[in-house]
Amino acid sequence: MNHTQGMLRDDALRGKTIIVTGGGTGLGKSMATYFLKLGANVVICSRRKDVLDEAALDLEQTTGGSVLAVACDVRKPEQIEQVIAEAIARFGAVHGLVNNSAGNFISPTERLSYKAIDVIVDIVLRGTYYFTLALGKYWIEKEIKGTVLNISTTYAWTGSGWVVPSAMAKAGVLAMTKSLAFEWATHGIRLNAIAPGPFPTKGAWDRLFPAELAEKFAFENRIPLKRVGDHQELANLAAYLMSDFSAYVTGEVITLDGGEVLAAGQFNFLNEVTGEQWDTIEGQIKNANRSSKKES
Ligand SMILES: CCCCCCCCC/C=C/C(=O)SCCNC(=O)CCNC(=O)[C@H](O)C(C)(C)COP(=O)(O)OP(=O)(O)OC[C@H]1O[C@@H](n2cnc3c(N)ncnc32)[C@H](O)[C@@H]1OP(=O)(O)O
Ligand SMILES: NC(=O)C1=CN([C@@H]2O[C@H](COP(=O)(O)OP(=O)(O)OC[C@H]3O[C@@H](n4cnc5c(N)ncnc54)[C@H](OP(=O)(O)O)[C@@H]3O)[C@@H](O)[C@H]2O)C=CC1
Repeated sequence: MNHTQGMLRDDALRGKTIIVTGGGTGLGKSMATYFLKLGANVVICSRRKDVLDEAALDLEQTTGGSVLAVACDVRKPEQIEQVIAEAIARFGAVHGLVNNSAGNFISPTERLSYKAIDVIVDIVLRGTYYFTLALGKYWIEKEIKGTVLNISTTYAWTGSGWVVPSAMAKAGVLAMTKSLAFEWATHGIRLNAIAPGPFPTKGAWDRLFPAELAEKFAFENRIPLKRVGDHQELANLAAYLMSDFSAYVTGEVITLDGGEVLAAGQFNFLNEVTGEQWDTIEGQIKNANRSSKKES
C-alpha cells in the first residue's frame, strides 16, 4: 500500500451524484475519476465543451461509470441552474458538489487591470457561492443532505504576493465554508474544504510556474516532505469528505501540502544547522544556564 493508491472501499460513493466544476482537467478530472471508481455518478462542467466531452469519454472508458458533461461558466447563474436541471433529469437527484473551477496567474499586482482582478475573483469566489447557493436551495427544498467540498489554497490564510486576486477569492471561499457549515447544519448539509499544496497540473503550471521560473527555482526544496503531491492523495481526501464516512466533519479545512505552509515557523531556519553545530550550541546554552543559576 502507498499514497498513490485508492483508499476507500469500492462502493463508498455508490448511489451519489456529484457535480465537479472544472472536472474536465487537472485535479477536477482526477477527483472525478476516483468518485466514479467508488460508484458515484459524476457531472463535470466548465466553459469548454470540447474539453469536457473528451474527458467524459475518457472517464467512462477508464472507470466504467456514468458521466454527464455540461458546458457552464460558473459566473452565470442561469448556466449553473441548467447544469443542475440536466443532472437531475439524467440521474434523478444531486447529492454533492465540488467547487473546483478556478482561474489564476502570477503577476505583480500593480500590473493588473480592474478586469484582470475581476476575472479571477469572479470565477473563484462568485462561481463558488453561486453554485453553492443554487444547490443549497434545491437541497433544502427537497430535504437532501447534500455535501459541498471547496478547493481552496494554503495562502487563503497566509496571504501571498503575486497571486493577490486568487488569495482574496480563496479566503472568501473559506469564510463561506465555515459560515454556511454552521447555518446549513440544521438541514444536514455539510461543507468542507481542502487547501492543497503543489499538485502538478497543466492549468496551474502554465500560469503559476512557467518555464522561466521552473529553470530558476527548485521549489520542492521548500517543501518539508521534499516532493509535490500525487493526484490520488487529493482524490482520496476528497472522496472521504464527499462520502458518508465523514458524516461528522463539517466546516473543516484540511491542508494537504507536505508541510509547505509550515515554512513560516520562526525557527525553521535551524534546518540548516549541522549535528556538530548543535553540539556547540547545546554546550553554549548549558553554560549560559549554569551562569544564570550561579547569579541567582
Ligand atoms: C510555486 C509552484 C506553483 C505551485 C502551485 C501552487 C498552486 C496555487 C494555488 C492555486 C492554483 C490555481 O488556482 S491553478 C488554476 C489555474 N487554472 C486556470 O487559471 C484555468 C482558467 N484560466 C483562464 O482561463 C485564464 O488564465 C484567465 C485569465 C483566468 C481567464 O481567461 P479569460 O479568457 O476569461 O480572460 P482574458 O480575457 O484572457 O483575461 C482577462 C483579463 O486578465 C488579464 N490577464 C490575463 N493574463 C494576464 C497576465 N499574465 N498578466 C496580467 N494580466 C493578465 C487580461 O489582459 C484581461 O484584462 P484586460 O487586458 O483588462 O482585458
Ligand atoms: N494544482 C495545484 O497545485 C493547486 C490547485 N489548486 C486548486 O485546484 C483546483 C483545480 O486546479 P488545477 O486542476 O490545478 O487547474 P486547471 O486549470 O486544470 O483547472 C481549472 C478548471 O476550472 C475551469 N474553469 C475556469 N474558469 C471557469 C469558469 N468561468 N466556469 C467554469 N469553469 C471554469 C477550467 O475549465 P474551462 O477552461 O473549460 O472553463 C478548468 O477545468 C483549483 O480550484 C485550484 O485553485 C489549489 C492549490 C494548488
